[in-house]
Parts: sequence; structure tokens; C-alpha cells
Amino acid sequence: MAANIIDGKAFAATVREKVAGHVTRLKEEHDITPGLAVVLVGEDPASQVYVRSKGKQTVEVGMNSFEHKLDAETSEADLLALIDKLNNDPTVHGILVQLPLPKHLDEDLVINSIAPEKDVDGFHISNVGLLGTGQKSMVPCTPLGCLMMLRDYHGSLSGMDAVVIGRSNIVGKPMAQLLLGDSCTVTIAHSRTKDLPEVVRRADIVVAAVGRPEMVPGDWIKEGATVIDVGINRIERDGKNKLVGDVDFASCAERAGAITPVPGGVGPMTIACLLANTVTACCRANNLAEPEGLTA
Ligand SMILES: NC(=O)C1=CN([C@@H]2O[C@H](COP(=O)(O)OP(=O)(O)OC[C@H]3O[C@@H](n4cnc5c(N)ncnc54)[C@H](OP(=O)(O)O)[C@@H]3O)[C@@H](O)[C@H]2O)C=CC1
Ligand SMILES: Nc1nc(=O)c2c([nH]1)NC[C@@H]1CN(c3ccc(C(=O)N[C@@H](CCC(=O)O)C(=O)O)cc3)C=[N+]21
Repeated sequence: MAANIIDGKAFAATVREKVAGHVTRLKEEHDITPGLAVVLVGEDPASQVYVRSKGKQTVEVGMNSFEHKLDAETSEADLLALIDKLNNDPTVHGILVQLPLPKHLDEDLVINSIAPEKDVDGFHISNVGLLGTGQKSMVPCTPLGCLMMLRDYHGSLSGMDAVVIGRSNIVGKPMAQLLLGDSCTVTIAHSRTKDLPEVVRRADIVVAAVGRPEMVPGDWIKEGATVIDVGINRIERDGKNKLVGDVDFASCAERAGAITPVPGGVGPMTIACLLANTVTACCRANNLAEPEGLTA
């Protein structure tokens, strides 16, 4: 079987179009422009690329983009002071602190200092708790993007066997919560999982979020399963720099029913969902009806 390719890049463009429509409406009917603040500490080249791309797309959908670049030696107190300022700035509806942070900064402390209603990454403990208990929250962008693609492809996910490989707070755990929320039977696999190939072979849906280039081979995939590849790995092959996922695309595509490519799959959806979360946060902040179909 040759798998259907789930085109995250095209899907993301439709999400951005919806977001842009809501931004226009907010401006025309309420004189409000949603604003997203992105904070980058240090000079990690990959992070700089993402932050630039986020800023560009934020402006393209008509929102205000505020970029704060701090040097790698910034103290925790200075970073917390900036977040406090952004928390109290009514033109800022969403705040994202790019991860990972330099080692001398306490990531949990920093994330939990963001006002939960402005936490468009959905990483604040309040949002994690709300998601876990099925209450309205800010939903992490990468898992939200994966869920949107799965719902679009399958309609209902109810009763499907889903295996999430990876248990990080930013991808694996919230992904599992969202799949559970859609009534999948969810297994979370990780580095201590016994017989990972057998676990993955049971899955109707495989979400790979491991950070190991092309780790999942095609013979782990059940015939017809849907494969969502979250991995973003830069490798060198044949003397060239290449971006590959956590699954071996060629062999997995032979057995899967549908698969997301890297690049052009989950990555673009992550940024589109960040913009969607910012519009949602802006509507909530102003007691306006929030857009439908842009959150979980
Ligand atoms: N497309 C996008 O928008 C985004 C992509 N990413 C990408 O997704 C990937 C995962 O990111 P993230 O969740 O932050 O990564 P982390 O490193 O935080 O987590 C990786 C997880 O994979 C597990 N793992 C590692 N090795 C194995 C193995 N051999 N077998 C089974 N499980 C294993 C780890 O298990 P254990 O807990 O036991 O150590 C851990 O739970 C990365 O490639 C990252 O670049 C991340 C965010 C956004
Ligand atoms: N607070 C925080 N929130 C994040 O959401 C966050 C973060 N920190 N730190 C880093 C990871 C990674 N991440 C990506 C976003 C988009 C692409 C993306 O658009 N990728 C393109 C390719 C881009 C390229 O060529 O490099 C694609 O897959 O097609 C990838 C990865 C968000 N992250």
C-alpha cells in the first residue's frame, strides 16, 4: 500500500486563513488587534529560525508581533521582570518563551510565571491541569496541530488504538491527553518501554516524538495505520544537510494508510496553531465568543 500523504503545509495555510479572517473581524468590529510576544534567550541558530518564521507569519495574518531577544547571560530576575511586563501589557494576548532556555534558568519557574490565559504554548501548570481534567485551556501547539490533522483525516478517532512514542511535557504527554479526550485507547511509550516494535504494531495511530532520526522502521507499522511524525532532526547525508523526522519515511509510507512528511507536516501546523491560540486568547481576554474549530 502506498500511503496518503497528509499535507501539513497546505493544512496550515487553511488554518492561517481562518485566523486572518478572525483578526480582520476583531479589528473591524471591536478595534482590537491580537498581539503575540515571543521571547528568545540566547543565540541557538535553530531557535532563531523558528522565532523569525513565527514573527513573519504573525504579521502576515494581521496580528502584532513583539520580539524580545535577550542575550544568553540574561539573569532569571531580568527574564521574570520582562514576563511580568508582558503579563500586564493589554496589547499582548499571547506570550511564548522559546525553549530550551540556557542552563542557568529554571524552565519550570519561567513558564509558570506566564499568566495562564496568555500562555499560548499551553505549558503552564494551570493549563496542563485544565487539559488533563477536560476543562477549557490553552492547548500545546504541536499536539493540537497533530490532533487537527488526525480529525480531518479520520473524522472520529473514537475507539482507535493510539501509541505515542515520547513522554515529554511539550509533546508526548499533552498529545496523549488529547487522543484520550477523543476516546482513543492510548499507550505512551518511552525509552524504558519493553518491546517497542510490538507495542507500535498494535497501533491504528502512531505519533512519533522521540528526537531520534528515522528511528521507526516500516516493519513496526500495522498495515493501514496513520503515522504522525513530530520529529525534527537535522542530519548530514551525502554531504548535504537534511531535515528528517523520527520515522523512516520511505519504509513507513509503504505500510501506512496515511503519513505526515518532514518537512511539511507537523512543523507548519505547530506555528499555525500558535497563531490560532493567540486569537483564542485575545477573544477570551475581551469576553468575545471564541472562534470555532481553532482549538481542541
Ligand atoms: N514539529 C514540531 O513542531 C516540533 C517538533 N519537535 C521534535 O519532536 C521530537 C521530540 O521532541 P521532545 O518531545 O521535545 O523531545 P524530548 O527529548 O523531550 O523527549 C523525547 C522522548 O522520547 C523518548 N525516547 C528517547 N529515546 C527513545 C527510544 N530509543 N525509544 C523510545 N523512546 C525514546 C524519551 O524517553 P524518556 O522519557 O524515557 O527519556 C522522551 O520521552 C524532537 O525531534 C523535536 O525536535 C518538538 C517540538 C515541536
Ligand atoms: N516555547 C516553545 N514552543 C514551541 O512550540 C517550540 C519551542 N519552544 N522550541 C522548539 C520547538 C520546535 N518547534 C518547531 C516549530 C516549527 C517547525 C517548522 O515549521 N518546521 C518546518 C521546517 C523548518 C526548517 O526547515 O527548519 C517543517 O517541518 O516543515 C519546527 C519546529 C517549536 N518548538
